[in-house]
Amino acid sequence: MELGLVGLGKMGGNMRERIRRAGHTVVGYDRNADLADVHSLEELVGKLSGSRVVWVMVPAGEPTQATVDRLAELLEPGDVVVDGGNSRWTDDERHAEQLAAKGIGFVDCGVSGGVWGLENGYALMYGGDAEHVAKVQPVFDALKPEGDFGAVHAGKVGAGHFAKMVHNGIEYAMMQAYAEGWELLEKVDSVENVREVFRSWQEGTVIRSWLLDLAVNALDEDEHLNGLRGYAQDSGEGRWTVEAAIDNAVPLPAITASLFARFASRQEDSPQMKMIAALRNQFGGHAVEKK
Ligand SMILES: NC(=O)c1ccc[n+]([C@@H]2O[C@H](COP(=O)([O-])OP(=O)(O)OC[C@H]3O[C@@H](n4cnc5c(N)ncnc54)[C@H](O)[C@@H]3O)[C@@H](O)[C@H]2O)c1
Ligand SMILES: O=C(O)[C@H](O)[C@@H](O)[C@H](O)[C@H](O)COP(=O)(O)O
Repeated sequence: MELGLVGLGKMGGNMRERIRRAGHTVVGYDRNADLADVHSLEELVGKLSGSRVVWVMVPAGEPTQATVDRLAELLEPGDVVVDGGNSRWTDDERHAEQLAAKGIGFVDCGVSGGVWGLENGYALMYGGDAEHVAKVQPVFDALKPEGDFGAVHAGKVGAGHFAKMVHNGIEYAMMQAYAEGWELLEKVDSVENVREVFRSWQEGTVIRSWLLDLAVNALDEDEHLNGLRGYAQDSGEGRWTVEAAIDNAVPLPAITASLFARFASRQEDSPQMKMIAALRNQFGGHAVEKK
């Protein structure tokens, strides 16, 4: 089939290659002309024949909204837009309604696998009407990992990004757990080779996982991570997971703590710990450290 693909960065660039390897035609547009096959969304739409499918793989928020707005003007009834970026699931219903007003279908798709997806395949979680999903199916088949799992029609519009959001919440908590265990192992003198402990855990243990494999890769590159600052950004999925937990009164202590640990990583000093120190000093005369 023919696919229009908007956004050819770390994800979209490799996805274009994987879909082409499966024998499909991909016309790619990126605002960075060095990456693109065509110079505009208009040209991209013009190059696709028949009932068109356009996959959007740009950053969530304004770039995705601007792309959906323009595609709503350019596409025709019967065409389908897929949002494969990490958009907030609450944006999906709005995009579906905006496009449906023009007779254009919409599918939201959470994509996992990062830069390894070209070779390993991309895990896909999608939401939308069955008739719209069916039009995208050959692309899903090309992108998904080999084997029985790795792709799911999770439900209605928004279900794909909701599932991906929860996946990322779990990702935060799992990474935090490995990181905490690693710090404790590094702290004690009795454990002399932390990296080899991590490596040994890759086989047979209850906690083996791809994230653990990646942790070993990172330790092979820099055994004590001395070259890195302890600073972690977030792109929104963890926050949205915690917000959804509050909306639904579902307790998520591990995921919430892992999100807050990232916030703490961005502080040079901790204002709240100054207050703790000041209060301990006030009520108990406990020593404080002065600047
Ligand atoms: N990197 C990952 O591991 C990963 C995994 C799953 C999902 N995602 C999501 O996929 C999307 C893309 O991520 P990425 O890692 O490839 O980002 P990236 O920054 O590497 O690439 C984004 C590309 O989009 C282009 N772009 C931005 N605005 C545009 C616009 N208005 N029109 C056309 N092109 C535009 C940029 O020039 C860039 O090439 C994001 O929503 C991201 O959250 C990323
Ligand atoms: O499943 C995946 O492939 C990752 O989760 C992917 O989506 C990406 O690396 C996250 O966007 C990072 O999210 P944070 O920036 O919030 O850590």
